[in-house]
Amino acid sequence: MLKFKDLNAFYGTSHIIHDLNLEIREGEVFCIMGRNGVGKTTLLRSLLGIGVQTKGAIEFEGADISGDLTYQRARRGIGYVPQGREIVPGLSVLDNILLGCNARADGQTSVPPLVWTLFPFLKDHLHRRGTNLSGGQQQQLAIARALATDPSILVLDEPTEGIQPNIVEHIEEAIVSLNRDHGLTIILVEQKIRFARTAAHRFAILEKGQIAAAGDTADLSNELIHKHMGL
Ligand SMILES: Nc1ncnc2c1ncn2[C@@H]1O[C@H](COP(=O)(O)OP(=O)(O)OP(=O)(O)O)[C@@H](O)[C@H]1O
Repeated sequence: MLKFKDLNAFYGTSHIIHDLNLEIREGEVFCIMGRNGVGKTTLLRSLLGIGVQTKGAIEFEGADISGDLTYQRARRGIGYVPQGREIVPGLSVLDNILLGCNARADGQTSVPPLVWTLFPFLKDHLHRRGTNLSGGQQQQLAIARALATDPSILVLDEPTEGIQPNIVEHIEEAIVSLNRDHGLTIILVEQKIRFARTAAHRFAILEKGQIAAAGDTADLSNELIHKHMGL
């Protein structure tokens, strides 16, 4: 479904991702792991075409999208939940979700029912400012906004980082359900080993912008985690 081929990524002269090759298969949850600063977010930003220069190919459903603008990648079906959520200040909850609808290729402007199924509480807050929600609710709103683009792949960057514990469980359940019950392919940057093991089918651990280890989640041993993540 998605292939990174000899991907290199740069911020100006800083070379962050080095000759990375990786394939994400349709229907799986793929977890990207690694210590702070190894390039996990940069890899996601390369996929979305946000603020990073790349060399090499990014093939999505057979087409090289590495020259596409971000909105074109969204229209192709790549949904993104960025680190820090990036809820638009000043916009209501509903308008934040509608931003996602506007990115759809099919011109549909209605919110997919799945959004309300997964996060029914949002209906009670539609006209509040998105940034007035709690951190955990904002994260759910960010996932809702990405789902409103009707993605075929959902990309989440540390979705439960800094979220209050009672909401973490809801978010984790929603992510698992999106894959298990709705067949969505998911790329997850995740530092929490427990959730990575629960949710992911396969994983890759990055070190210095390269893949240091990869495989089925069943092979994600404590030794590998200790060696490459220092945990
Ligand atoms: N906009 C930027 N300009 C220059 N360098 C950057 C920029 N964003 C990130 N970097 C650098 O790129 C490297 C990789 O950062 P990145 O955020 O991709 O790592 P990460 O693995 O996602 O880390 P974390 O777990 O802390 O989010 C780091 O050295 C970081 O300082």
